[in-house]
Amino acid sequence: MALYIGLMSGTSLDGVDGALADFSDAATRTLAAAYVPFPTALRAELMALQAAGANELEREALAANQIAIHYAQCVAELLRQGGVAAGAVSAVAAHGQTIRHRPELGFTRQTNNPALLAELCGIDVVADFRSRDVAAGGQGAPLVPAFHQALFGVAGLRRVVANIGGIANISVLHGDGRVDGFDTGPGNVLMDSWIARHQGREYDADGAWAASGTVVPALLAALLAEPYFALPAPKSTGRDLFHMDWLDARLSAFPQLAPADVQATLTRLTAVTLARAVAQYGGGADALYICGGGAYNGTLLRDLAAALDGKVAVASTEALGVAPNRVEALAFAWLGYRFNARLAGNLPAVTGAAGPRVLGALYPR
Ligand SMILES: Nc1ncnc2c1ncn2[C@@H]1O[C@H](COP(=O)(O)OP(=O)(O)OP(=O)(O)O)[C@@H](O)[C@H]1O
Ligand SMILES: CC(=O)N[C@H]1[C@@H]2OC[C@@H](O2)[C@@H](O)[C@@H]1O[C@H](C)C(=O)O
Repeated sequence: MALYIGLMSGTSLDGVDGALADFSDAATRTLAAAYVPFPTALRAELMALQAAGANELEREALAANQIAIHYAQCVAELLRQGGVAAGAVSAVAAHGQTIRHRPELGFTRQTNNPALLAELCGIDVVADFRSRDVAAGGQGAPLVPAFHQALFGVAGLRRVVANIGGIANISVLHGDGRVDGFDTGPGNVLMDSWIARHQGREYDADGAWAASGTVVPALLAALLAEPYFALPAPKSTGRDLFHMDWLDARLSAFPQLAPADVQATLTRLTAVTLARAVAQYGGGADALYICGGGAYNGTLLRDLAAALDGKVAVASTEALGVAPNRVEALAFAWLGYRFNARLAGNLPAVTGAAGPRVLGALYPR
């Protein structure tokens, strides 16, 4: 047995997804999956820590402790579900919470207290997966394309995998060993913030609110004018760029819009930017497989299929045997396994790093 736990809390800031996996015999077997939501106060603090504020050092340290405590709850739940003792698990691979992502300045910060997590769960903890890639001149993101290739890559088939979380990213698996990948732009992050502002809800379930509105072409064009979308890969982004001030600045030219029409347009923005990325890098792909929470947004999936113009079939990773909301946590479990084997976790062709690097830092149990 080669048991690893992966913990991922992404840009949506909602909570932590965990997976317990066995990587024996080069296969990936999922033994358990769990989700632990963050309390409202922690979500609000993590949102506040995305931008400069008073007394940040202390506030970040306290938030990191809270993250470790919720991560430990997720680990306990995974062990319970899997019927596995802590001593049988080789490592917990913990992503932490991205609060700043500035590879162009030479840093990316995933806050967490891995020492506390090791203390609480009694298992080796591997943390800080992105910094080494940034130190090697890379973006530090996205990291999941290497795992998508390991799990979903098939010789002779060109497949595209899109992870639609807060931010969206694609992996183009060319079928000959080559992989392209980058962040396409906002996934759910703007839609979530917009519905929170107007309806006090965390997300637009199934895209129902967006479906009640009408896309505003002039607003869509203004949003698509963002230079990030035209940048060549390697590239990555986050809440550092796509936040509500970004949206409000562009909305100021459209003061009379109905909120549902803005939601429809934001949903379309995610679909169109993804479809353009697929057309540019994944032409001739056999299929586009969706994972991440966006896989549960019916309006977004319909918009995406329409934007692809019938050229690429759209399915969820469920069709490949993996539930869409499990892929990222599994990817980090796999990165923990790679760390223990001292194998590279990054793909330099994706992140732009100078070469393959072992990713992570160990906090022994
Ligand atoms: N039933 C649903 N209908 C519509 N959207 C949904 C649904 N369930 C989840 N989502 C969307 O998915 C988001 C969470 O996705 P996910 O857990 O993949 O994000 P994340 O891991 O935080 O992000 P990232 O990949 O950017 O790190 C929610 O914030 C919401 O916008
Ligand atoms: C800096 C950071 O946390 N980036 C995340 C974020 O969420 C989606 C996208 O932006 C991707 O670049 C990355 O996460 C996934 C797991 C990755 O590294 O592949």
